[in-house]
Amino acid sequence: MARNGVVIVAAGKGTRMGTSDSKQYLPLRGKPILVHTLERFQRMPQIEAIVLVTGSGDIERCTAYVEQYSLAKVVAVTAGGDERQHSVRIGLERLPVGLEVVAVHDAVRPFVTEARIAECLHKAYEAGGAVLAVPVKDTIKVVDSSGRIESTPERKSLWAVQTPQAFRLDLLEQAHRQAERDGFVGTDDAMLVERLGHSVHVVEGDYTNIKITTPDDLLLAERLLQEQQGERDEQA
Ligand SMILES: Nc1ccn([C@@H]2O[C@H](COP(=O)(O)OP(=O)(O)OP(=O)(O)O)[C@@H](O)[C@H]2O)c(=O)n1
Ligand SMILES: C[C@](O)(CO)[C@H](O)COP(=O)(O)O
Repeated sequence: MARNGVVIVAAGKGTRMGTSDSKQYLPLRGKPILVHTLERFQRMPQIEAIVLVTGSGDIERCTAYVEQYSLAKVVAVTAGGDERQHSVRIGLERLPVGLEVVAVHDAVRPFVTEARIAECLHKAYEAGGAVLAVPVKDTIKVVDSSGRIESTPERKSLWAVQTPQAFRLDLLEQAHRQAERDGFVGTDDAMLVERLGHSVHVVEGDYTNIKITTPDDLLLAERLLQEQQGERDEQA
């Protein structure tokens, strides 16, 4: 089995959620969203180490969560950067030596399953890079600044990309270094690897692996958690 680590990015401000507290700390059935996410990775035997990247003012709070919820695989809690990409780069630098594959995961995606994470890690070990994604259901349009539709990409080739995004560690480190040299900022890590000319593969995920971004996502999140906990009770 490859030696895997994960960087959980939780240093965003949650502007679109519109809450005073950053969305990653909002409670879902009494537990912060961030903790639900961390517990998924903590439970996986394939994961050796977790690096948590948070807001500079949240380090103490997150360190307390690590203690309270016995998240023993969290090896570092560190302050992130102004952009998600910068937070990832900072997290990579805190990983322990000797890991082969790293997954980068949004703290606000608490519903990813351990099976999908494992598939993504395995594909990344085999092929260098892999991302969870789902086929797009809606028709997507390219629209100009005036609101006029410019084109309609063929839907069957479009996928909505999620996280985790997993890569051989040396490849992702190289991609971040190159992006920094070029002053390039992307919206996900795969973009940085793609621009090196290295292939990245899609691993089909689940539509339930939502990124909690706006208030309506919280309603869905409560329902999803109830269903997943119901499934776990049935399996127990
Ligand atoms: N500088 C940043 C920006 C985002 N993130 C993290 O990246 C994930 C996905 O980002 P997003 O959903 O956009 O979170 P926010 O940036 O907080 O949301 P918003 O854009 O509404 O402010 C989140 O877990 C967020 O905490 C981060 O670690 N560092
Ligand atoms: C990485 C990501 O979750 C893939 O869909 C997404 O790009 C993050 O974007 P955000 O604006 O930082 O939420």
